[in-house]
Amino acid sequence: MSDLTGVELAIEARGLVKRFDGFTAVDGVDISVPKGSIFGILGPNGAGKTTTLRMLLGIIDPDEGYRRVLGAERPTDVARRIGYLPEERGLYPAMKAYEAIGFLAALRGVPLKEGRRKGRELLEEHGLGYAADRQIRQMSKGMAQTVQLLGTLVHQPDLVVFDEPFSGLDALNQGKLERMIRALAARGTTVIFSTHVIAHAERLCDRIAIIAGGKVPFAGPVDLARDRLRPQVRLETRDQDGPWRAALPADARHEGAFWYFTLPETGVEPLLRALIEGNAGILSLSIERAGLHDAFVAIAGEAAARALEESEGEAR
Ligand SMILES: Nc1ncnc2c1ncn2[C@@H]1O[C@H](COP(=O)(O)OP(=O)(O)OP(=O)(O)O)[C@@H](O)[C@H]1O
Repeated sequence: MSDLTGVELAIEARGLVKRFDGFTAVDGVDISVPKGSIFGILGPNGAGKTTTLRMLLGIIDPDEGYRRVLGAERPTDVARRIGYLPEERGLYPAMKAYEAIGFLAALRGVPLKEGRRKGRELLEEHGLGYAADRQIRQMSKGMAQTVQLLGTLVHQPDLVVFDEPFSGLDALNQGKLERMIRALAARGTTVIFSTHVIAHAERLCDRIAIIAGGKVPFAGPVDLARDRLRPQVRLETRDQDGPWRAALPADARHEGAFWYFTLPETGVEPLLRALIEGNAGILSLSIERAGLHDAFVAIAGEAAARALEESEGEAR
């Protein structure tokens, strides 16, 4: 039984397929996003993230499959309840920051005057009050991006869709955005975003979909992805050799003062017993879940992991 039985979903997509001139960009994607959760679509450049998000938004229709967004089978019917930050950023350069937010609000049905007023409020709230009357063309790229982000939130959407929201932001603003995303989820807004940076998905998401070559080899809780790999042991001993060494798997690595190896299938107790009885003189021992990076390699394969690293490199 799925762990989502009985959970209210903001997005439910089954078997989404999108082809462009015979090329299959998205090849049977299933996605379930619980209401009020943070969901990440993680994959390298060209994996099909943007195409998937655009199908969820109703900007393009799938060739096959089905999606239900905020209860609607045609996502455009609920467009006013959705906030969307596209991958290509862009605001009118001549508009002032508060006007740009008002303009985006108007596109989602908020009266212009009210949107502009809210624009000033939001800018104030996010430490950009001093720049409310500054034209977009006079702003740094990161600042303009923050203004655009606020413009996706001004109508208080129930669902926000961010395409690569962290790219183009410096570390400080990335941190701010992470806090903003957590705050949105804390007040019940559903957030779905795409990224090719594992750390963002690992830190922020309740659930992820790993996408590579248009397919989703894993979708579910981040912890479940990490549990695909056995936990890792780090061991420090008093002596470097002794009968206890027989308790370590053959591929245990020795680096600095530590041994690193995968926790044997037999579990913690037999390992501890063998180490103690073998007189290891344990100085420290930690057992940790695999990180999402290793899980990604195990799930999507070495090639996809390399492509992901290249995507990260390009974005820097
Ligand atoms: N309108 C289009 N016409 C033709 N091919 C397209 C179109 N849109 C996307 N593709 C192709 O579909 C594949 C998936 O693209 P998509 O933009 O969804 O990937 P992505 O994971 O968002 O990657 P990126 O991070 O580089 O944007 C790519 O090979 C891309 O070239």
